[in-house]
Amino acid sequence: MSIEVRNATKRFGDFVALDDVSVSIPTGQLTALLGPSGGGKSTLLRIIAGLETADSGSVSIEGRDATHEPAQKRNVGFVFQHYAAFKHMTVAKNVAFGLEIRKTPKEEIRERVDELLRLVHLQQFADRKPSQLSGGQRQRMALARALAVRPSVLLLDEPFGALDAKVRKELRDWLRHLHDEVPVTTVFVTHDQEEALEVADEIVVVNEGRVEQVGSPDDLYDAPANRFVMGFLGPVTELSGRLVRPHDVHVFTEPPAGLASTEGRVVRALRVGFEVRLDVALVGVPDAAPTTVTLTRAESRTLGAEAGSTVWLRPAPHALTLAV
Ligand SMILES: Nc1ncnc2c1ncn2[C@@H]1O[C@H](COP(=O)(O)OP(=O)(O)OP(=O)(O)O)[C@@H](O)[C@H]1O
Repeated sequence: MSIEVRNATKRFGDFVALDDVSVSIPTGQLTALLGPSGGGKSTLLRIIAGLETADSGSVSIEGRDATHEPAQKRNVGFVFQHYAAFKHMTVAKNVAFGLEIRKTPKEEIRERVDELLRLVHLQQFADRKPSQLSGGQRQRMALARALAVRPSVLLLDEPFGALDAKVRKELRDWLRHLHDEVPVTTVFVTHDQEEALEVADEIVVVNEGRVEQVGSPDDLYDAPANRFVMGFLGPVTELSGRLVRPHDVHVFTEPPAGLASTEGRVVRALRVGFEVRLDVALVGVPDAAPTTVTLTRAESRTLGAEAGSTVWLRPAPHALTLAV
């Protein structure tokens, strides 16, 4: 394990931001700290970085007790959502900065900066100023700068959070490729479940100062430890006292023979891109929120259900369900 946090507790006044948190971050992997806003992800990351001190507990990095080490001794690279570049320096100079203050020989700096700019696809922008880059390019420069000094751990706090959806998605793919090429142990904070599922080898779900579950994207999606994790990793709906994913609900226009099902009436049929979403008010539970079902457009056409139709619902065979 590259990073071990043991029993970390952090309070801000009366507020408990982290409550006895223990996590192990494996070497060479991309680990996401995922959870809702205010859950404690950044606090945990900052404690690993040494930018914040836990009230109790310990942090070890690569087998070394780092609990009382200052940030600059921990050999970690850090990238924030809003990256503070040196505005008056060129992109190449920004990337070289950490090497220059370490008095690295000039030739070595030149080679390393070239290599990094190639890695982050910014070679042609080496002589520009940061203000002449797009937001996405600036974050790539920030990553190159953080990697320059060969950190043993790279910590990213919502690195793409300030960018628009399309650029975010591009940078996600790019980060995954970069990590495959340079497999430095990386921990990144995100509140975006899709980002975590797409990019991470391992996900630590953090909520209300506690770790809810740790696992691979598949583990978490297929076997969520509780309702919170299930609901956070994707849409869920309620059917007969159980939580189920909307695409895991089967819809029939007649009661399915020999199978238990719940009758309802479609109150809304909405096309959302390639999907059709049906909201179904169940018979006998008038005050409950409608059950949501998602179908492909082809399934929806075959079924022929529309607003006002009577339908019967049941969880698909092998669907994951959890008691409400
Ligand atoms: N320096 C501070 N002083 C007081 N409270 C703080 C401080 N830093 C964080 N908190 C509180 O601790 C809680 C956890 O914050 P943290 O930034 O770790 O959450 P997060 O999961 O990273 O959320 P976000 O995604 O919004 O950044 C929040 O309620 C926050 O208001």
